Amino acid sequence: MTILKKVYTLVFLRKDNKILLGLKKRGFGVNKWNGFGGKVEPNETILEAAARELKEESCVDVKTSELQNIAHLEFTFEGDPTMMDVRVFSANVFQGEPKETEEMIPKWFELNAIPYNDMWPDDNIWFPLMLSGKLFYGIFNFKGFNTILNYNIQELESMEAFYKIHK
Ligand SMILES: Nc1ncnc2c1[nH]c(=O)n2[C@H]1C[C@H](O)[C@@H](COP(=O)(O)OP(=O)(O)OP(=O)(O)O)O1
Repeated sequence: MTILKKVYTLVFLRKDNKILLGLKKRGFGVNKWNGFGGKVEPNETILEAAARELKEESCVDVKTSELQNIAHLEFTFEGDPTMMDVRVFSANVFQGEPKETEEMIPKWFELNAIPYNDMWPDDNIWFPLMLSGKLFYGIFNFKGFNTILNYNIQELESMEAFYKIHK
């Protein structure tokens, strides 16, 4: 089976001891809390897509130079030839207050009160790495949208070094 790769972004804003999540109101991942992101369009860079999706989904502006790439995640679904290639970013400098949009209801969560029961099932595996400041590469193979068949996570020394060898 030929695997088709689609590139997505996923942005987490941090403030004090809190993280901004959004409750997805429609479409893929509906009713789950997640970071803000979506597909990278052909006319933009991954960083531009990350800033655009954050703005569209939460009304918050971020400069691309403030986005720190902290992880690379790959999701596959049994029987589906598409692999989701998700570039994860974190930022603690941004402009504006999060507001509800057509896609998301934003809310700040204390780091010890992340709503894992209402999130993608992989999140409670890699959030602890993210919250402790690690860089990482994760692969998750799903059956449907709620069952992880298998996964692997690797901590990374640097994202630049990772992308030099991971095409
Ligand atoms: N399993 C898992 N854990 C954490 N985050 C994610 C997943 N799967 C995912 O897809 N994601 C993230 C990656 C993206 O940030 C979003 C999905 O993007 P989506 O909303 O489908 O993309 P858009 O381009 O905004 O979609 P439309 O506007 O076309 O509906 O979730």
